Amino acid sequence: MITAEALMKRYGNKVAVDGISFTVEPGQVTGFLGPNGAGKSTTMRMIVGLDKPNSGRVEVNGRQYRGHRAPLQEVGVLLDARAAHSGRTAYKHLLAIAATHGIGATRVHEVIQMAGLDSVARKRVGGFSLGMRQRLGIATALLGDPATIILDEPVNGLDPEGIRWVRTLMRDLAAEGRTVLLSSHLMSEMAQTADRLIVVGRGKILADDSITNVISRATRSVTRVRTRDTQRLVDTIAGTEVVASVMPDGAVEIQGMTAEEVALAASASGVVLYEVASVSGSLEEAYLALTAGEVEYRSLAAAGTGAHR
Ligand SMILES: Nc1ncnc2c1ncn2[C@@H]1O[C@H](COP(=O)(O)OP(=O)(O)OP(=O)(O)O)[C@@H](O)[C@H]1O
Repeated sequence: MITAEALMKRYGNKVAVDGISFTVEPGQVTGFLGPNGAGKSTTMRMIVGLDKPNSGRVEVNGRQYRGHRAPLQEVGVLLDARAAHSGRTAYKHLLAIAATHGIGATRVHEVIQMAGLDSVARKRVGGFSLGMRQRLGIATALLGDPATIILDEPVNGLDPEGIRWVRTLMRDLAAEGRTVLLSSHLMSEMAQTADRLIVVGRGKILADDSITNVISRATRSVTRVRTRDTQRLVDTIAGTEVVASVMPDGAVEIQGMTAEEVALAASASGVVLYEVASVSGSLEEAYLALTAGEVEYRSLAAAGTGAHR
């Protein structure tokens, strides 16, 4: 479990993390999201004692990171995949870190296999692709079999097989009761991996909730139907609380009525529906809506893109 209380970090005049409080619970994957510069990496660095907060505190399992006797066995962390020593082989790199914690070669072989690095374990890290470095970084994080795992952008540079491997691994680690905190800018991936989300913008928390609640609060769900009697359906369901829009593909999207309510109303007036679906917003839509006012580095082309359908 990770607990942050009024955590604040300033670099000169810049407030990177603005007094945030949150809890990352064991047994689930918590996604850490936010625009570039929102303060995610700074927060992760403070969790593992690489940055000192100006005020507030953050603890892992009731203790500050530095207070743990064998931190590698408490918290596994991947912050920067490029950090591994380029001149060493992957095996030597892992062995050197393992030695600092009395971890034996058997575990080193285990994590090499787990990360799919067998064929390159004796090659120098300097020649590794970004994806291979990510795998090595994840293997390093898991070396001490830690109860808490913190990964900053672990799927960056991974191929589809690697992305799926990370997703399954994170889900399995959480299912074993571990605490998993994960940042990523890939919304579709996060939607498939995380149970909960902490969304930050300009150093502040914008949302801290289950993924379902984040999506349902920040987006609108609609009922989508198809019928040959579009006009009659629209006349039937028209009301002050109901908005029906005919889409370019001929489907009708209705806000303000559930799928069941629409089906019952259509049936009562003899309108035949041949498709009825509840369509909820995507995590990407929810994320864009939540962070719309919090993006510091915005590209011109995207500036006018609305988050709502
Ligand atoms: N060592 C540092 N010195 C000065 N400013 C820093 C330092 N580290 C981070 N910052 C600033 O703090 C803010 C938060 O940065 P941080 O890297 O935590 O954001 P992030 O959410 O991880 O962003 P990204 O998604 O781009 O990785 C940014 O404005 C950044 O420029």
